[in-house]
Amino acid sequence: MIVLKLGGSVITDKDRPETLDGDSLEQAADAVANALEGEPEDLVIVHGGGSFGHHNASEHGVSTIAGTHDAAAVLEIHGAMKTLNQFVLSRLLDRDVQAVPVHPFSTAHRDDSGDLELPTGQIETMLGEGFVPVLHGDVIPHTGVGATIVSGDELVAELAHDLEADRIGLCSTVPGVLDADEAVIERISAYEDVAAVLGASEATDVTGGMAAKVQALLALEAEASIFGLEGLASFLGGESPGTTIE
Ligand SMILES: Nc1ncnc2c1ncn2[C@@H]1O[C@H](COP(=O)(O)OP(=O)(O)OP(=O)(O)O)[C@@H](O)[C@H]1O
Ligand SMILES: C=C(C)CCOP(=O)(O)O
Repeated sequence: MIVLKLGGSVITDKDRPETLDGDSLEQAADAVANALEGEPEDLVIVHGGGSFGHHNASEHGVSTIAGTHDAAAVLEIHGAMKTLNQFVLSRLLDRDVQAVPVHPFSTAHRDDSGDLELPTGQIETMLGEGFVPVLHGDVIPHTGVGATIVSGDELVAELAHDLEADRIGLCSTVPGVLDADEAVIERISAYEDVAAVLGASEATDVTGGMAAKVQALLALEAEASIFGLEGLASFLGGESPGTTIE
């Protein structure tokens, strides 16, 4: 079983609020549809926000730890992410991928320590019935602080652990984790080895960019890959493009 994240920075134009990168989303949808044509494996897709969600969250001062009790703010952030989710679903459906939505706001929460709780029975049932669940970064209820953001990366880590994923892939806007000379680092096994070159996202991003991604993936038992759109087909074909996090 594969857990794949389509980064918001890939499928949207992260510099322009609520703007899709239509060509990239089509390319990603093509790669997923092609991969499912042969011997289909169970696949769970998670997508990030890019220019949907991050701007809204930032305007309302909401992050993964700073919450809001304002229902209008929650609906604005959640609404932006549902709009993007609908775009992703429709591109996949156009290619006969049996994609269905899972909205974390309605299923997940954080406890008073900030730990993510994500029931997976619904997702496992979808997989068993031949659907491709498509989750997304979202705003979720958070004990004591109202509602906070959950990143697609956190959802990937949680799903990979709970569903015992064999393969984990993060498709982002960079060809992998880059070193100080902008070369792709092949393998990362300890955060300290790369901390100096890891930064936040260049665009508005309330969830921590590359540093948070690497940290979340290092905590997993299975290996994970971070790669660009050009590596997506090969990842889905069983290869390990970009950077491997072990
Ligand atoms: N060492 C690094 N190597 C590669 N990218 C880095 C590095 N340090 C910081 N970054 C930034 O991290 C970004 C990728 O993280 P980002 O969170 O924007 O990606 P995403 O998951 O595709 O998007 P989203 O969070 O919207 O879903 C890159 O575009 C780059 O700006
Ligand atoms: C900002 C929101 C609502 C989603 C964040 O998800 P990410 O783009 O995966 O970090």
